[in-house]
Amino acid sequence: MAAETDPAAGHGGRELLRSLVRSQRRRLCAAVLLAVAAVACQLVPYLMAYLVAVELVTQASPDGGVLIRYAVIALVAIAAGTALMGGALAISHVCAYWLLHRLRQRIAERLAVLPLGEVTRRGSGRIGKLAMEDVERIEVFIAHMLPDAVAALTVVAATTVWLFVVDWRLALAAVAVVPLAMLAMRHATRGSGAWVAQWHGAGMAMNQTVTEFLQGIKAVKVFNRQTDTVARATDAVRRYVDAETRWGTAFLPGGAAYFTVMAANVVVVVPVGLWLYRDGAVDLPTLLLFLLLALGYTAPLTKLTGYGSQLRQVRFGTDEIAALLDTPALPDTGRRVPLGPASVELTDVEFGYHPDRRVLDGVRIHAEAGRVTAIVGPSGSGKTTVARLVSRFFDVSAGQVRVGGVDVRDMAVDQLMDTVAVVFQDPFLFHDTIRANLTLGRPDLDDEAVHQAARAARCHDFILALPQGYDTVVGERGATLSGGERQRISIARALLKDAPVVVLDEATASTDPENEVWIQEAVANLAAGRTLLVIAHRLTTVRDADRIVVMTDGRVAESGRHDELLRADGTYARLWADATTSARWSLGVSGERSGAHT
Ligand SMILES: Nc1ncnc2c1ncn2[C@@H]1O[C@H](COP(=O)(O)OP(=O)(O)OP(=O)(O)O)[C@@H](O)[C@H]1O
Repeated sequence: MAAETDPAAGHGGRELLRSLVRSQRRRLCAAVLLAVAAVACQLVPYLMAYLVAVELVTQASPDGGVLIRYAVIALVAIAAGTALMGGALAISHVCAYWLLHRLRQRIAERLAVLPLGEVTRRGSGRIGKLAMEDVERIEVFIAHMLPDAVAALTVVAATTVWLFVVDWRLALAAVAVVPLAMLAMRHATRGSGAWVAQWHGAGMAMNQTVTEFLQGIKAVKVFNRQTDTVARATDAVRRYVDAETRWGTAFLPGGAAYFTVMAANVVVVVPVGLWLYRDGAVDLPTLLLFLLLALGYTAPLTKLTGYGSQLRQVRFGTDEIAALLDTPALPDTGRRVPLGPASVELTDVEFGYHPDRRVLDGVRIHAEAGRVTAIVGPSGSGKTTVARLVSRFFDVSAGQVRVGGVDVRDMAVDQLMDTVAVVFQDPFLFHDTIRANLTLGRPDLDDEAVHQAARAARCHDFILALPQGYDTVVGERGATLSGGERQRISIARALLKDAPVVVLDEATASTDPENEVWIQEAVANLAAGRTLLVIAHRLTTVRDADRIVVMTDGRVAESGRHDELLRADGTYARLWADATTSARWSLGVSGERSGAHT
């Protein structure tokens, strides 16, 4: 594999920030040089003011032409300073936006290759904050803080040298407050790392809660949980505000002392200056120059200190981004290998989402090529987990998952994705047209192919009945369609993908009988000529499967055809009895209800 030279690659936030700056060093150097030149221009008016004062004090009749020349030079310098600073900021913004784009692209690329577990563990709210807010902070750092901070440092250094060259006693008076102010700032920022960490953590939690609230808004309304869900979101916001307030309160005494001491240099410079002037040790122009420069001297220093605290916030974000970018991708050999018949085999598979809790224990399943294999079992027995392992959302802790006779870890991830199509319980539809959702990743497909798949998946008719047919935009996450419609679209998508193996995680939510028939027909069409592994949450839908695997507590309890399993009178027979009883019970209940209405 080629060595990483990407600007967004690295280890740790500090290194990430460094590599970002390094990757744009030429442009950033140009921006910094322009900013320094701008600062030099900004100091010219002070020099002109000093020269005007010298002219006024030393000449009995000052030369008007000379004074006008000084004024014009000052004006030109101000204009040049503004233009140069504008140029510096323009260049630094170009760099920052380029890096912003690159960094977001890298985050997206990394998310695409991470094991799914890593993505869900972090949560979409946290990742959203990271990709938007934290990346935005880096933009502020590169586009504004960097040239500004270098310019401020240049002002401080140049002014200090100038003051000492002109008069060391007055210069000492001007800088006397700085060490004291620095002590106050040290006190103010003592332990600030912990405060920033709390503030950052509270920000992450707030984002996660608010994102969850928005994503789960349907459930919130249906279960009438507005009050406590809003309370939870409000609580997260309050905790964020609290963290910010605590941080501010901890900073306040030292910070206030810092700003007071910095502003107090006038109290030192003015008396010392007047005393030296009275003794004839300095002339009036020098005194005026000091009053001008020394009083403005502390502003850039204060700016620099503010940037220090902002930098700490940037670092927290970059630490998180770096941790995400450094998370190992799902191992991918990148090798496409010859596959045998499209069977799916799990051999002695062990797996747990957390190291201390095993969810699958010695699971052996053989789904023969071209056959329908159903996995059934009580809720939480590990059925969906099996589906996730086949499509490598996670890798097994022990044992093997083979597709077409090859361990899924030994073939390219692309090859596995081409070989296996997955129909999820709650299929995700993008906020896009139905056509775009159907041809996901295969824009080459023509209308005829799309319509044929939609017919086979029993969704062509309802799509045509929509206002713009195939060009109808479905709402966010497909919210404008029913669960059954979404699942049939997802089946059409799998048909268009034309993978030899299909893993179908059947929807748990009960759909109306008509919808259920259509889904069954769609699934039957999907199964034709393919290996179908159905994760069944309702037994009635799988009685015709070629093989039924019964799972309990993460193990395979038994397997066989429907009749064989009933004869064996084991777990399946019990589950079947329960399912048929509850079906009769629910018919009875609805019968009573309909009776009550008549
Ligand atoms: N992302 C996850 N992180 C942690 N634990 C999980 C995760 N997904 C599932 N589990 C746990 O793993 C176990 C098996 O879950 P799984 O979803 O595979 O069961 P299932 O048989 O498909 O259940 P159901 O029929 O209710 O969908 C359960 O105890 C569940 O709580």
